Amino acid sequence: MARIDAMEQLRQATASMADAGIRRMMILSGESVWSSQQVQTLARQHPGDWLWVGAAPELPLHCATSAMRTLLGREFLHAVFDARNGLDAEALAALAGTLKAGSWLVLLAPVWNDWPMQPDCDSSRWSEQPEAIPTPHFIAHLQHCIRADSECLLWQQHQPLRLPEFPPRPKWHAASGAPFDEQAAILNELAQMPPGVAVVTAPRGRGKSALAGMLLRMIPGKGLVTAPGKAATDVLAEHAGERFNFVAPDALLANTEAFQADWLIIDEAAAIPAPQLRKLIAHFPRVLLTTTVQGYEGTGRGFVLKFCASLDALTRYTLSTPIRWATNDPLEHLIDAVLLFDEPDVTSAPQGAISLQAIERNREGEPSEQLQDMYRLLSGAHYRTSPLDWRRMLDAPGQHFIAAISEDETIGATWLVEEGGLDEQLSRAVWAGFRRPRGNLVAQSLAAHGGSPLAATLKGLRVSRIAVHPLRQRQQIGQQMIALARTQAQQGADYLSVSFGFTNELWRFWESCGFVLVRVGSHREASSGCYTAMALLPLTAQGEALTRHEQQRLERDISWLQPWIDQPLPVIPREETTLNSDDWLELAGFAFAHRPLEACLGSLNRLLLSCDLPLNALRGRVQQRLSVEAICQQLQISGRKALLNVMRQEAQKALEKLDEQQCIALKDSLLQLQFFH
Ligand SMILES: CC(=O)SCCNC(=O)CCNC(=O)[C@H](O)C(C)(C)COP(=O)(O)OP(=O)(O)OC[C@H]1O[C@@H](n2cnc3c(N)ncnc32)[C@H](O)[C@@H]1OP(=O)(O)O
Ligand SMILES: Nc1ncnc2c1ncn2[C@@H]1O[C@H](COP(=O)(O)OP(=O)(O)OP(=O)(O)O)[C@@H](O)[C@H]1O
Repeated sequence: MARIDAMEQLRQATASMADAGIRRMMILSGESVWSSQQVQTLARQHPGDWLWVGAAPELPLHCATSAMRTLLGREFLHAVFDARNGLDAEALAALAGTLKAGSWLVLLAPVWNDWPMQPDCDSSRWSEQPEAIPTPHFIAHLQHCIRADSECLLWQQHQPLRLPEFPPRPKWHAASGAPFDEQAAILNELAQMPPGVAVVTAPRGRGKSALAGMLLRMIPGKGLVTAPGKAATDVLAEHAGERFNFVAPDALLANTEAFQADWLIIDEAAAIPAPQLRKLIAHFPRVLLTTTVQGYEGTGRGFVLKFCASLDALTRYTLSTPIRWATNDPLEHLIDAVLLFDEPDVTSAPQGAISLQAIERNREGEPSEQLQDMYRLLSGAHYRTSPLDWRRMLDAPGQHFIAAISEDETIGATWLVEEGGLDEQLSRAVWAGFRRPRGNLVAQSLAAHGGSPLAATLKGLRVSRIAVHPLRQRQQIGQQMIALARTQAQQGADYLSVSFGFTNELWRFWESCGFVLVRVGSHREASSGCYTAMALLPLTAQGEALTRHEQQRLERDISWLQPWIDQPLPVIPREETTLNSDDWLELAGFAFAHRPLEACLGSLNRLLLSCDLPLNALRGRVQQRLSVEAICQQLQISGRKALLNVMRQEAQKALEKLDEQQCIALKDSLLQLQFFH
């Protein structure tokens, strides 16, 4: 009888959620068989789409967590998120944004008390551990948010379903189709906009896509729409009516000349790589970009920080009133609390003296306020920070933090990660390109792209992220945090390291902290449009030797690297055209193992100068920098992989010709690494 009453109450609560235009989370915590049964009952009793998100779907409409991004821009009534074996926080946030007013987001969780110590499959994406690990800090934080939230529903197995007294809410009036005030004001300005670029950013469900559709309907000339996926443009199409004209980004980029229009609309623009966006923008007189600002990767924060900041004439607009649901929506509120989407106000900052603190994670229980503030600061400043980082900060092993505090407010944050310490054989195998275990970003890269086979055996502390409040920058706060990190690292690490998107300003900062530039990648990274750079600050004699070795290698190679990198680099070249023992080792690594071409450009150039064999593939690619396609066509090679093999064979021939004995000895020692597991 009690159960029937509860189910009836649930039906009534669902009806009043639809009336009030809100969504809520229901947590089903218990054994899998039990929660699966409840899902079937709920789906039967409450009509809706009932999208299942997770592996092993138990409902007809389903989506893998990894594919959740493809549903941005779609809308559903009710959904189930299966977190019984792991919780992908980005997918959970993405799902919450697609749910219509009146929806339940049913979160399936393990038994409540077991949850914190249960291994979480999602951890394999970010913990850099060979096996899934328990994530007690994040789960404690999530459980705390759930317990503290009187608007969500926690139903545990072996306990009756009890609905709290939800406070009454005003009736919600769904949008009528006419633009909201905020939308109307922006449309008004766009109608009169001179040639240029406008960007509309907002959290989920604020009417960005609808606004773009309305613009198309309103403009006198021709408008085109592009977006990462057509499936995500339903809302835009609905509001544009007959004026909707979609072209996929690839088609547009393949032949921009073929498409003429007065306006180009790029929906969910942040999911398109910056160089491609730049190309699209350059071709059309007026462009409207829309993007979501909420901290999952590929969404707008980085876009605003990096891409928009790089455009000269850009008008920015934001939308704040939710339209897909009512204001003060309980589900949005809970997700914001769990994933710290509520960003700090950066328009003011305490100006008093600062103190620095090393922050350690609580042994148990939920994370300190301080750690939460640090994450907010970092995610506001870094285009790549996502809920994955929040989870990593909380539960991955080997993380360290330094906060700069002024008048009880966190105004600076540094996040450091332990790296390296690989055993000798493994480090050599990484150097040769045979192995690439997870994690150890800089430590492994030093081996894989640098000139020291034992580089990954050293221990490093990598500055994973650093940020200072925008109103307190250039006051030596960043430098002081690094100085403290340096002092603290001295006990266990050979060097501090950093990997960053190279800009002159950032390099000046790292240089001022004492770092030495040791590597610059040869491709611009799609998401930031920058070259990846790595720098080291040695702490021990071994660290010093490694740093000098890599610095000298860069100086020796720079005149051959620079032509691949269209950004002047602050490295003084040393002209050396003869092969030395480091070159021989590296060339053998290319010829007989799997070292990538990009990591051997200097030594390959010196090899080509020292050898009079034709070596057409190598000369075409390395000396003349012809494209892979051009060489393949010229030499009738079937593709990228086959070309690499031909180049490796040419390098073998050249080494044999120069010194057969040395070549055989190096080949033997390299091939042994192949069998190391
Ligand atoms: C791994 C990573 O996190 S890489 C990304 C780094 N973080 C970011 O880009 C986030 C946004 N930026 C910031 O938060 C800050 O600007 C930081 C962390 C980069 C630097 O912190 P700050 O406290 O501002 O730097 P600090 O005052 O210690 O600078 C020391 C020196 O570095 C150099 N420097 C720092 N910023 C700049 C800049 N924007 N342009 C030129 N030089 C600079 C200067 O030489 C400066 O000394 P000076 O001011 O006496 O000339
Ligand atoms: N003025 C309006 N009148 C009627 N419906 C509207 C209006 N503006 C937006 N909507 C509807 O509100 C919902 C949310 O709008 P929209 O999809 O444009 O938001 P969004 O900010 O692009 O969301 P997301 O970030 O989730 O893609 C959609 O169903 C859309 O059709």
